Amino acid sequence: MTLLFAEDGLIVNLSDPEEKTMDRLIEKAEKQGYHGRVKKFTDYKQLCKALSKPRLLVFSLPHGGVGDKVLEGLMPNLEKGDIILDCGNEHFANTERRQAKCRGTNIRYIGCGVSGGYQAARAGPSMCPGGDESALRDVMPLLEKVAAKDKDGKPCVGIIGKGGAGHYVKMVHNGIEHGMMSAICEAWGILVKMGLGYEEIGNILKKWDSNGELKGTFLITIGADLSHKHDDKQDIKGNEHPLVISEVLDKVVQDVTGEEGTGVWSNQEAIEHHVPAFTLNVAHAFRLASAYRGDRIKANEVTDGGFPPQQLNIHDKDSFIEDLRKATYAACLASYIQGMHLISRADQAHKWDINYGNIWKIWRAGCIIKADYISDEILAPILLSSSLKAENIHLLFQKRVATDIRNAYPALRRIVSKVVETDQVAPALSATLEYYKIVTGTDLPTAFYEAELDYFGSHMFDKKGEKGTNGPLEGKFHFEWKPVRTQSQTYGSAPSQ
Ligand SMILES: NC(=O)C1=CN([C@@H]2O[C@H](COP(=O)(O)OP(=O)(O)OC[C@H]3O[C@@H](n4cnc5c(N)ncnc54)[C@H](OP(=O)(O)O)[C@@H]3O)[C@@H](O)[C@H]2O)C=CC1
Ligand SMILES: O=C(CO)[C@H](O)[C@H](O)COP(=O)(O)O
Repeated sequence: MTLLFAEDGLIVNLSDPEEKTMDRLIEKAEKQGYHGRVKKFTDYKQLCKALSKPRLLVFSLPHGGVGDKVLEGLMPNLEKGDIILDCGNEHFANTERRQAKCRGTNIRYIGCGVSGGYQAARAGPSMCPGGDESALRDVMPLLEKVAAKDKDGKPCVGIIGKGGAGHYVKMVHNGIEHGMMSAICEAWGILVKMGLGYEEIGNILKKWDSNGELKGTFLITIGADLSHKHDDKQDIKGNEHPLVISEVLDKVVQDVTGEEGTGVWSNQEAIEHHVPAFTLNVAHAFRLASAYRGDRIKANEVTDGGFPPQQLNIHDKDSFIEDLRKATYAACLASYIQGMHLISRADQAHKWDINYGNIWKIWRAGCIIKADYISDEILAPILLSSSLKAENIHLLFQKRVATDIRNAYPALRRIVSKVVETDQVAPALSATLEYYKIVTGTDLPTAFYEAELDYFGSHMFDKKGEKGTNGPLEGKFHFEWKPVRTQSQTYGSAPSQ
């Protein structure tokens, strides 16, 4: 981002604990022609003195304590009107705590999620700012300049809402990202078990990316690209120029190492706000299980080899692959439905006054969940509608979304049955099938669950056919399923003293 700001004509005063990191960056800036635009500072006082007023300080830090420490170090050197633009993946509650702390000295703290990875950070990321309205208005011209641009040349940035809304929406972006990544890697695993080569799979992904419901999906675009990349070194077996993907080990660890937090937080938030986020929850559990590779190896030994996916012998490969494409889309769509559901619930609870049209803008390009078809066909008509209200945003209730679910559902079911039959690994695809069944179902086995709850806990239930039983309200009936018995009636005799 330093180089991006320098490219756009800004003078960047840099501060990093590693002087070598700053030196390397300055060298890069010089090589790229931004002569004298990047300067290093090892001392906050000098750094703040050198900045023009009102000062703009951009954070790109690990979440949690580091941000607190940096803020504490900076605050004595800041003045009324200065702005902090926190571009890390910070927890929204930390953002709001810091906003409250800064308010006392009239320093303005913006929580601004940034997406697109390190390549987008250099070329222009998608940016998701929230917080103080005056500060946001002050920084918007700069953000519009540096942000990614969509296919119409519009910047992928917009004011999201009050308080921690920007960081919250970015957190949910990552939750959706995890649901989509899970579905896509599961589809990849199934294609591998069909006996297709990595590069053949890359070609299939390229087709998915060019047409239909997965058209212009960033994670499919990069999936197609990475499938063809060769290493210039030998692999462990001595093969020359192996495909890099053939060497990658099967573990995703950043939730466990604590390096990133968004996956954990978005699922905690879904539970906190009572949002059934099947695809996101299961995608997260899949990542967690994958992280502990050592445990998996041990359990594999204990279970005499575990339950490895069988080779798939598919007669009509083309129609199976088409089913797989639709199933993958169904899970990507479910991830969006669940993520948007969560945002609207949190928006109502926190009164953030979220601008949903701006979420559409921010997710249109430059970010990891960019998906052209979903953006153009699903989100635009809903999120850009002038009559939109937070309490009405549930994509699942939209006819346009329902049509796509109906179209994809049979393919999803066929894929999941094959998955079950042959032990393929497809947690997000399977959970998505359950999600669609359950959230559209009106005769669930939870009737029996409810009866058991009332049997042992007198938790009450409602009766079929009664009026006003649709909401999450406690039931009005209790049935005495079994009379309460004394200890001696239960165990024969009272215990001796
Ligand atoms: N990587 C990505 O694709 C994306 C990352 N993000 C978010 O952006 C933020 C930065 O990510 P990323 O660049 O990948 O992370 P890194 O860990 O690579 O960078 C973090 C930076 O913070 C510095 N730092 C660490 N501790 C301190 C401290 N006590 N005081 C001052 N600076 C400190 C590090 O310095 P040094 O290492 O030199 O000691 C480093 O320059 C994170 O919040 C991340 O979640 C958001 C979107 C995409
Ligand atoms: O925020 C991001 C993308 O949007 C970052 O790339 C982040 O590092 C991804 O990590 P995680 O999978 O843990 O969210």
